[in-house]
Amino acid sequence: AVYQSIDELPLMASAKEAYDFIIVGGGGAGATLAGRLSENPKFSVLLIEAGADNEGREDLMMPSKNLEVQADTSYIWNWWTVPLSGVNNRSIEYKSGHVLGGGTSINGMVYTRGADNDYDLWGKVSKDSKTWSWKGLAPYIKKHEKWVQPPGERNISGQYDPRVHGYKGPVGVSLPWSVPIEFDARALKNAEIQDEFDFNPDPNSGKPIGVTWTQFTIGAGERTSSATSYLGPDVRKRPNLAILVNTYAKRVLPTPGPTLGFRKNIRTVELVRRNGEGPSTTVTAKKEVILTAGAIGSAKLLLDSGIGDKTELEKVGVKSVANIHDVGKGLTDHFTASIMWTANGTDAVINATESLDLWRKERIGPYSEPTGPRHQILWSRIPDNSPVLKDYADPSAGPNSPHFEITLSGGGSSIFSFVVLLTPYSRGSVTINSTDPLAPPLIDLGFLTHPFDRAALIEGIRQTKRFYSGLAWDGYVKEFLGPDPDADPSPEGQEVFWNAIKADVNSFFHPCGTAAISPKGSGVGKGEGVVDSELKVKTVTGLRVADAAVIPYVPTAHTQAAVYTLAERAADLIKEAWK
Ligand SMILES: Cc1cc2nc3c(=O)[nH]c(=O)nc-3n(C[C@H](O)[C@H](O)[C@H](O)COP(=O)(O)OP(=O)(O)OC[C@H]3O[C@@H](n4cnc5c(N)ncnc54)[C@H](O)[C@@H]3O)c2cc1C
Repeated sequence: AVYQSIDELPLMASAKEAYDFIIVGGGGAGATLAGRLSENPKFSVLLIEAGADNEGREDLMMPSKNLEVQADTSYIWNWWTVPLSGVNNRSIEYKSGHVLGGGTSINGMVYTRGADNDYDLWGKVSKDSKTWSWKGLAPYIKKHEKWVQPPGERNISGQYDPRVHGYKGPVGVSLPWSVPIEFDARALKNAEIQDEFDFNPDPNSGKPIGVTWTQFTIGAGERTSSATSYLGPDVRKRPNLAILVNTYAKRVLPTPGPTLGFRKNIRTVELVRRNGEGPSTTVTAKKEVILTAGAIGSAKLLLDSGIGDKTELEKVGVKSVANIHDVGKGLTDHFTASIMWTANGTDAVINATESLDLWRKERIGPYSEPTGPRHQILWSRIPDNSPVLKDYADPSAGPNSPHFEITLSGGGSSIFSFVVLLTPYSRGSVTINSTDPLAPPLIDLGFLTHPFDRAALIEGIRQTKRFYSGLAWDGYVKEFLGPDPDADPSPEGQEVFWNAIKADVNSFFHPCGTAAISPKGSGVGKGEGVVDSELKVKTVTGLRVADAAVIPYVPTAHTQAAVYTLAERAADLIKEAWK
């Protein structure tokens, strides 16, 4: 059942130790884990989410509302980054889902898994390639997915590879409703005739490089989130699953009772109403607490609980519970720069009333797909002979991992591309500066602080310029509006270019790496990670982290597919451990 506040949780007194598993954070990973663990009727599961229930909210179901829900402060955390030194000390609004389903309830729905090399790197980092590798994870990559036809008449033959998809999972994935337009045909033609670029029939085969059609987590014209797919009506009826919304987990606490040697047993969670009002209360898991509050939220929760670098925490006044240096360190995210051209297309006009009617009646039409780039994506690498790869060691996980995502979006009088560096060297951090768990985290994304990232971005913009200068665009693409790194090579000209970039750089909101996975038995010092290869927090017992925080390097993709995969894998690890 779903409980709207702590006070509603039945028999609160006896509920205190009633649950085998307490999952903190009902986002991409948390909802997946709650759904999977409660499949076993012998396990009792409590899922705690700070935001509201997703049920019955049309704006969360209608794909075209993506940008609106990302701007709605009832669905996102009110987080801002610290002034970012690499982008002229701008603070960026750091969007993150604050509703059941977390990011998956409000995100752009782009469905990309990334490269096989990305997942193999998790295996190398954790020294457990059997569990954490493209091959090891293959069943879980397919397990979460339910590939479906897009709503409407679009003929998708040749626009995806049926062999690489899952058909039996809960998360609906499809190509969008709209049929290809002239812009798309020219992009394909260009990939055909330009040597540098190729068409790739499916970005999700583990080898994403090329021009690909964009797939979305949209099933039958509606957004699918971890909440709609793993916490559907039948799951909500399970007697062994309690979903507690509007409730904030302040800390995890050491739990009295038997311990494993000197290890502290962390199975208790301190809760308060989301608005911070009313008394705090505690619940204790019989088996484990699993943190899935997201890469920012889980790191913050650990730090607020005294799990992190002892010296830094004591400076803030937080008593150390476990001295693990890397908590909150290693934050990696994708930054975007946007560039534009004028073009000769004709802008399509969407009739709002008709579209709404169509979507409400049949779940088709323009409102059945996201607002924003939704045509194709060019995934590309820095050419091997580029000076950038001579000056810096290649940060990518391997030859199948693209360095760039370049969104291809046009059709009207302008062409717009996000150039996204998928393999940044720059890293940031999540820290706290208060003993109050309700205070916001300090988020430093580290964008553009490494010289590789700046050099690579120029390379990415040049590559996009080459793409749009191909013969297939003759008579269609008009003028490049920049920002253009080649417009003026003088120091003043370069300053103008960089100022334009720095004023615009934003995030794709793919934070990872703040509680990174590491080998079993490894230490707790700098660069040694936070969880072991079974996702257990080092040096304590009873506590795991199982969300984007543990992913050591941000995948060369939008991150929800990796999170679903990770959470599916984690669910089986946990089921196995307690069978
Ligand atoms: C604006 C935006 C657009 C995006 N677009 C895409 C896209 O198009 N494609 C894609 O693949 N990925 C996209 N992503 C990223 C994707 O949504 C995330 O990678 C994914 O949701 C991460 O899953 P998670 O479980 O790690 O964290 P989340 O999904 O963020 O879940 C964490 C949950 O924990 C809750 N929580 C946090 N702290 C507490 C606490 N103390 N107590 C209780 N609950 C707490 C949060 O409210 C949230 O529900 C986007 C993200 C954002 C924010």
